[in-house]
Amino acid sequence: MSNHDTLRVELGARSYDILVGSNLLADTAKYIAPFVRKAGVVVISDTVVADKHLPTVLASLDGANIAHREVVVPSGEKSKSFATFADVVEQILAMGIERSTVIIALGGGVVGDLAGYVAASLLRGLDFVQIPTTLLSQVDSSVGGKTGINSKSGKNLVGAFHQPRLVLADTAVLDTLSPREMRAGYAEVAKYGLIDDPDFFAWLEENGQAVIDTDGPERRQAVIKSCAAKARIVSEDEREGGKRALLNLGHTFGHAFEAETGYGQKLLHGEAVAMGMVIAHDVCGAMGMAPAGEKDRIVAHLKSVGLPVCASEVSGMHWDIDKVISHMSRDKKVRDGEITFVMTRGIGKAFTSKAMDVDKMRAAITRSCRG
Ligand SMILES: NC(=O)c1ccc[n+]([C@@H]2O[C@H](COP(=O)([O-])OP(=O)(O)OC[C@H]3O[C@@H](n4cnc5c(N)ncnc54)[C@H](O)[C@@H]3O)[C@@H](O)[C@H]2O)c1
Ligand SMILES: O=C(O)C(=O)C[C@@H](O)[C@H](O)[C@H](O)COP(=O)(O)O
Ligand SMILES: [Zn+2]
Repeated sequence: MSNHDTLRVELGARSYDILVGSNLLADTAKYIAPFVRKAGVVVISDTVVADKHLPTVLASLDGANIAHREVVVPSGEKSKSFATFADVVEQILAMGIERSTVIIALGGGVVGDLAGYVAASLLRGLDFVQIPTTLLSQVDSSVGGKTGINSKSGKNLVGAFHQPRLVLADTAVLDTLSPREMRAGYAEVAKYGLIDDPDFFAWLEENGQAVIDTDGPERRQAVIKSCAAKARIVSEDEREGGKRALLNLGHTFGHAFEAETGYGQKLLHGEAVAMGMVIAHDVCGAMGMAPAGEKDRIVAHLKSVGLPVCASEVSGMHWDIDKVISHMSRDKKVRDGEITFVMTRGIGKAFTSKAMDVDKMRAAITRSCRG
């Protein structure tokens, strides 16, 4: 019997599998073999992940005689930068690669986004495989082909759509992840319930803590459910012409908070998303779209697993509301000068609209920032 579940992202010629299971890393070579040629692979990882999990991957590649080279970047969001991108690209070109060289992203969303963009750019496009090692990357960033880096002007403003050939999600590697990073990733899990699956949100209210705590059936089910939801949306709308924007629930606000904090340890992406999702429900409640009380239910659940729900919880920040709002104007969902917001009629009822009440939005952002 197989030790993993397989999901499919249907994208015609660019379709690929997502494998979800426990202890898959030791068999990396077996899973990637169909995509690898004589030129071998370049594994891109970060310092923390390289220390904990790279030896397992390399032992598997050695066992199968797959030629490999490695590039290790500093851990953390700051590696999604022009400087690190240039450094990685130059290192790989100096190794001598060809178009059949495969890039392997071994790490969280930072490594996945960076390595994916490196793969999209080198020799105008190399195949790549995602081996996500954080909860966030297993449920979200490794799937769907959004790759890229941050700019001084904002989050993920430089990048490309480049789909991986395979996603290998080994839930056992999450046992070495810090509790704070697990919780941050959990925000993106909760997001799928809030977008269009109220039953999943209710299930998470019962099982969310188990998802975070143990490599057991609840964690596996949450990863599978999340990947299935993302795969379905990406298959319908690969390049965010419409429905895919729903995956941005909470992100217009969250990305503005991240930009204001300077992309450090002060505020993690998933934490910013948690705060942003609360603002979305707050403002839609104030606009009379979402039932009163739904925001409180979301806040209660996010708090129960230890996530921050207000920007005022970010230590050492005195938020300038005008600056937060000005970051939002660079959102990639701006069309003809107007932002398309992900709004909601309640849990599991997200939709996109430009009809935002800007005064109520400002009030909701202020409530979040001032506590
Ligand atoms: N492309 C997309 O669709 C998409 C979706 C969601 C988020 N993102 C991006 O993902 C990034 C956040 O990703 P993240 O939360 O995975 O952060 P991350 O990649 O920075 O990883 C978090 C931290 O955990 C460490 N780590 C990773 N795996 C570990 C493991 N198994 N054991 C111990 N430590 C481990 C890393 O070194 C890092 O310090 C953001 O830049 C966000 O914009 C992209
Ligand atoms: O895959 C998507 O589409 C998403 O929006 C997923 C988000 O969780 C993710 O943070 C993404 O990188 C944000 O996309 P962006 O286009 O707003 O940068
Ligand atoms: Zn996100």
